[in-house]
Amino acid sequence: MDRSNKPSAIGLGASLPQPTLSIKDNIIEASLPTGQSVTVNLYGATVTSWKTGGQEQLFVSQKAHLDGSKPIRGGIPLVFPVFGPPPQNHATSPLPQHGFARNSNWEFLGKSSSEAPGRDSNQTDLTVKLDFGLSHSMLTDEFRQSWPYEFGLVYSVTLTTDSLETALQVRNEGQQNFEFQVLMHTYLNIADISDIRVKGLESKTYLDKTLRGTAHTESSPALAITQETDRIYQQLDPAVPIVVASAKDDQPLFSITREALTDVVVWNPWIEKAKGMADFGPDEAYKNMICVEAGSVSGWQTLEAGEAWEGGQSIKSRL
Ligand SMILES: O=P(O)(O)OC[C@H]1O[C@H](O)[C@H](O)[C@@H](O)[C@@H]1O
Repeated sequence: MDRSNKPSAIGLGASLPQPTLSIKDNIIEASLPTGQSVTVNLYGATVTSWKTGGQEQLFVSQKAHLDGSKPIRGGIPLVFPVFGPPPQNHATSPLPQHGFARNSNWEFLGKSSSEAPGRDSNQTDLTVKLDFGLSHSMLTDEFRQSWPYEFGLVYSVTLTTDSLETALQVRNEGQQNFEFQVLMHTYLNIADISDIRVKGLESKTYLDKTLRGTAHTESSPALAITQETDRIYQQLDPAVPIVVASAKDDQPLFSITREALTDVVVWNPWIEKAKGMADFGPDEAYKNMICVEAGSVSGWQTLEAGEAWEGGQSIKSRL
């Protein structure tokens, strides 16, 4: 591939190798000519693999159910329209934990490719975007009755040479306002939990779900995970990256920026909780994952009839 010239829209464009797409059963996989790939399961529109530099960047439990019988334990399950156990006396009360998006069958809306400026200004990088849709009419009868709002979701998964972007558009297609929460429950693949630090949280308020949801202020500029951790960090500036860095050399392994998502959940179940989850395995695999979950979960987004909302994250990997 000649990358020395910036291709004109038509001229060189035709000669550039194009992203490839494979669709098998309910699994969509796209690859870039430069080797990166992404896999999405239509069940939950769950991203189940992101490979770059020949390495898997996302953690998926070896015991994860991939047959649509249970939300997928790993990758990027999408949480909508409620985070955690639904509150009492709320429109989401009849729904299961984390809502219905991660356990519904989505449709594949199509692929689009584009050229973006490369890391080197003389280069052009290809990106591939996969779009997925879910609407009220596609839900199971049970979910439709539990949350009777006319909504439309478009979830876009974009693979670039050095990042994975996930973005959600929520549309209110009905006559009544509705409230929602949203979260991209990203399981990052790491070699050893004792070797990572989470940066970008210092001085931020968090609710500690392991301490009955009490509020605390983060004192550490580089958070080490040494026990069960389940915290909702709030009121973050989405443009400031949350960085998962190596404790050894301080080099970033992942860097996550967000749009319109001001909360970040940091979760690791640790050994006892890992053992207690039937779909988590092996037990010791809690050492190989850290969830850094970009979301809007502290309060509720209200969407008026006919309105739309959009939010997303961009994850850059060291590789
Ligand atoms: O077991 P799940 O329903 O997938 O939830 C897994 C985890 O999700 C989030 O990170 C929550 O903060 C945790 O409290 C929860 O345990």
